[in-house]
Amino acid sequence: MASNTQDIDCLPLQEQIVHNNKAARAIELVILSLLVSLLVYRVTYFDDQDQYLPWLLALLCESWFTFIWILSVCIKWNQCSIKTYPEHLLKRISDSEFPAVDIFVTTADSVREPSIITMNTVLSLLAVDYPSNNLALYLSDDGCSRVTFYSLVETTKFAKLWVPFCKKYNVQVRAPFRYFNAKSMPIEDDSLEFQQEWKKIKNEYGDLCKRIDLAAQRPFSCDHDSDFAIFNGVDHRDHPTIIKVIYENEKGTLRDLPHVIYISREKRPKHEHHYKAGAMNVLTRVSGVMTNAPLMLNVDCDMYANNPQVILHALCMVFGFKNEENYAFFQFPQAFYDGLKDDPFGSQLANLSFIINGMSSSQGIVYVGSNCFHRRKVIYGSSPNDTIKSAGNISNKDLHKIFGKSVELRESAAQILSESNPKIERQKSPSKFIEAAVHVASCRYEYGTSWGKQVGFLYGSSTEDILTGLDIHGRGWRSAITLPDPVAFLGCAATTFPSSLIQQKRWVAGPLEILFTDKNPLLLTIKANLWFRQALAYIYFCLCGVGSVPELCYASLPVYCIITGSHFLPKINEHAFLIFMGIFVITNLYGFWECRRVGVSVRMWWNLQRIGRVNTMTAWLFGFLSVMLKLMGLSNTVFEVTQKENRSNDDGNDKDNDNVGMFTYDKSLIIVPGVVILLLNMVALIKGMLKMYYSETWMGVLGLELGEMFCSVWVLLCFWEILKGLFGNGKHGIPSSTILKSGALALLFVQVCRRSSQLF
Ligand SMILES: O=c1ccn([C@@H]2O[C@H](COP(=O)(O)OP(=O)(O)O[C@H]3O[C@H](CO)[C@@H](O)[C@H](O)[C@H]3O)[C@@H](O)[C@H]2O)c(=O)[nH]1
Ligand SMILES: [Mn+2]
Repeated sequence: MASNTQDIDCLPLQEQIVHNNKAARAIELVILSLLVSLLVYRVTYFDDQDQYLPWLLALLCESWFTFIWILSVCIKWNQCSIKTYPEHLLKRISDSEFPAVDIFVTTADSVREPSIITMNTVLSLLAVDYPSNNLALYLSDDGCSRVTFYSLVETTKFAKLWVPFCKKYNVQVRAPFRYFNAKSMPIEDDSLEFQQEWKKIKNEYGDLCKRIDLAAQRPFSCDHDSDFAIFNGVDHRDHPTIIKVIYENEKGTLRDLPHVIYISREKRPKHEHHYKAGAMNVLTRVSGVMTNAPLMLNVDCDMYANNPQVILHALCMVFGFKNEENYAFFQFPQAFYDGLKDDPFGSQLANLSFIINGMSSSQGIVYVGSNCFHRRKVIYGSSPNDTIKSAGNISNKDLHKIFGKSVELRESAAQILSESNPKIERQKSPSKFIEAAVHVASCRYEYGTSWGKQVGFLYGSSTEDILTGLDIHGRGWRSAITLPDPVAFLGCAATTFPSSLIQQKRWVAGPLEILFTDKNPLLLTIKANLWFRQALAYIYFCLCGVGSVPELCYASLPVYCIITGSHFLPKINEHAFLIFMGIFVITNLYGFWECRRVGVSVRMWWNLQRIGRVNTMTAWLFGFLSVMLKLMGLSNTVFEVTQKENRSNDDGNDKDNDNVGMFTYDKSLIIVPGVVILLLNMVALIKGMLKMYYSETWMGVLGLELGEMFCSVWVLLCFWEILKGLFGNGKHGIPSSTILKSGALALLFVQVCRRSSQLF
């Protein structure tokens, strides 16, 4: 018997798998040596040039590319991943030992984020395989929308049928819109009883959808019903806090539903609300006074739990590491359902897995804002070896300064900070704490406290997630990511080109802003406990936006050269040309091989390749510029919420469906630099071809800008979809005003080229 329990204790909760990376390293080093030889060549032949300007610019750009390449080689050098074993966890701990988890869902706009999507996320989370008396679900609604509130009330009613059904038949997909969307009948069971229940639930779900749809279409008046009356005439930018406990698991029973709580924090036009970070901090505080779970899971409104055992997988990481107390947060990857075929906009992030596995072998993955479990005490500012705080002798005065006035919050925070073991007596009835919750959700609460600065989710970047994770790593914590099968969470990727551009812009602007704060990764390595290799990874992300400038410059060099008859590449009969061809061919083949290793199709690789160039020269450039403007004090970066589309609801007859994934355009100027580059390279190619046509000898042709022309062809291939947009109709065409503006800029560039070639 004794040996038996010992066996059980030995069952691993997680396993770290080290991947063999020798071949990839070798190729990366080959590419690196080619890049270095290129730089040497540039410097050596500098004086031989007729025109210095293109040569100098090329040298600068290539130095940048080499630097970025070195960063990526360092990050990817070691590769490892983590496998988790929830079946072992279930053998090792009993129901009473499961820690409590507070689940946060954020939504901000019931139009851009249709309620039914959010509600499916809620349903999937309410139905996870976990003792429900240990769970509380908080929905933060930054849109202060009665539709969202109404939907949550109705959804909770439906959940009373849905959750028991899922658990009884061990349903695999617990977001009903996906479950009932499956073409065939479900496989869970073939008994008559199941069939009947399935039909009944499906009908109930259909009704729920209809009610939510109706509510969204016709803003209903709600004078008589007191619960809804609060929403009458509210302006979502100017309203008091609304907190409602929609369902309370009073008896604390395992089989019941978790607590369900609706929060719309106070907003006033004069008070900054800090977008998602602000919402997360209110969620942290409200849940702190109401349930105070030691673990918090946060999920975007469109990321439903696709694996019912997701919390168990997370706990395998929470308890599974040798030095478990050094791990701060546990991330699951962002994966997407119904992603567009071959990912034309590159929004599914398929090609990041080598970076992720590289970071896993260092301090750990970055926090990506959703699908992540945090230890509450880490969010409360503690460090791995915090002896003062864990000894429980943090003074009340300090607590006041850090956490603010609320007595309830200070008490609960002290409890979290003093307890190293995440098993804390939790509150059975959140509704008793409404008053305290409303207090901590008010917009003035954070004044004079450390919220957003030292504790909570940090302010100062539109990617609050990267900043917060960086700060946590800076304190010396580690983090972990695992990829269970089936995937833990699935969300919607941006499905239109304009919305993907907006998202890309935020994703590069946010990290770039961080470089200019006291959370700069290099500072954190020197002054705090960020590991050096980890800092390199953060810098790699922070610099993405900056990279748009050399890339844009490099893409306009061939144009400059062809127009002015100069060179930035060796002629094709010179030996040095081989260095360029080598770099071009090997990096492309290597990128292709990387994609194949993670199962990306050939078509998708090609799409990623192209959209990478387009995004860099459009959205990333705008991200870069917006940060520059912010630094100069001329503007402020804002969080623009991405449009979520409810595509699974489409019946397939929709004519627009055939066009899904085709490029569409709006009047936004974000695409202009891309169009300019495209027009310029077209002009350059025509000019180059004319020159070729008129040259008399073969030697004459060889002396032309053939390498440069090759580059222009490549740019054209990368911008092929935009090229189609120049001639497209309706929303598939680039608006003529945008084309005119781009044309004017292109003309200006040509003129400048002509002038400057006489000067340099
Ligand atoms: O003022 C705001 C703005 C946004 N959100 C919520 O934040 C989430 C993410 O917004 P979304 O528009 O979907 O942005 P994405 O670019 O898809 O989000 C990714 O990038 C963000 C940082 O840029 C992270 O915060 C997200 O977790 C991550 O999924 C959504 O649930 C929103 O409802 C708020 O609660 N309040
Ligand atoms: Mn999103």
